[in-house]
Amino acid sequence: MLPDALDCHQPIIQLKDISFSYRQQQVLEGLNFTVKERDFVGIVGSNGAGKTTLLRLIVGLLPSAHGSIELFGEPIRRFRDWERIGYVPQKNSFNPLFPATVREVVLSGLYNRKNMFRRITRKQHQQCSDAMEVMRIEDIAGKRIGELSGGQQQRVFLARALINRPDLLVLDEPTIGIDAETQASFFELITHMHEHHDMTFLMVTHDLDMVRDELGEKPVSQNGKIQFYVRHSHDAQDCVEQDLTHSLV
Ligand SMILES: Nc1ncnc2c1ncn2[C@@H]1O[C@H](COP(=O)(O)OP(=O)(O)OP(=O)(O)O)[C@@H](O)[C@H]1O
Repeated sequence: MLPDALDCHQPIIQLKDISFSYRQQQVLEGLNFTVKERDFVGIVGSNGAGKTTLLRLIVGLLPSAHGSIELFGEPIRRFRDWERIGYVPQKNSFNPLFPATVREVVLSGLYNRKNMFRRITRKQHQQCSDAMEVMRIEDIAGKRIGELSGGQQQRVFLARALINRPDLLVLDEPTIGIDAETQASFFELITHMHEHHDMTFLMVTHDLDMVRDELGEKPVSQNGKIQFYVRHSHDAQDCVEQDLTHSLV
């Protein structure tokens, strides 16, 4: 790993002195944390510690907190590039009668605050196929989402979050309610994505064993009941490659 001064990785999320309350209940207080490019961050903490609240603040689903949040170097109130962030919320589950197919659910990831009613282009259909291929769900593309197992549904939600090819993937308890074997293959899949695609991961989980195995024994930071575990990709090779690319253009 590189010393900070030589590290070429840019901050993706910067949280400075974040506090947040729901009415009278203070949930977060004085939280500071930075996520850099290609980090894999695991957030762990007891029930009600404020983990989901923190993710919802970061993806812009809660009104601003006290303190400062910057995304890709921009204050969150000015940030518009939401396609750069994929978000898989907690406990996604569909009624078995819900009429959408897997493909339709994945395609719905294209719609955001900007392009609600646009037609889907050929390129976007290709992006959909690519996301389904990464998540290995092409063979169930025509199935109704409600008919799938919990593990299959989770893959669909991940594909939905991946369709815009985000730089940052935010996952809230992605394996809750999934059996141990499916959980293991799910973690293998996202670890593979972290290693082979240029992505940054921020994941809330209760799976402390997985966190310790994948991200290290000890948290790098703690705020109240929330702990942050990190695997950096801040290796010298990344920075050398970036340097070479810059000197070639
Ligand atoms: N919309 C809301 N309105 C009021 N209080 C809320 C709201 N959402 C969460 N809370 C409260 O804020 C606290 C933190 O909730 P949050 O969901 O962020 O915790 P968490 O760490 O993700 O918990 P869990 O591990 O159980 O998912 C809890 O006490 C919760 O009851």
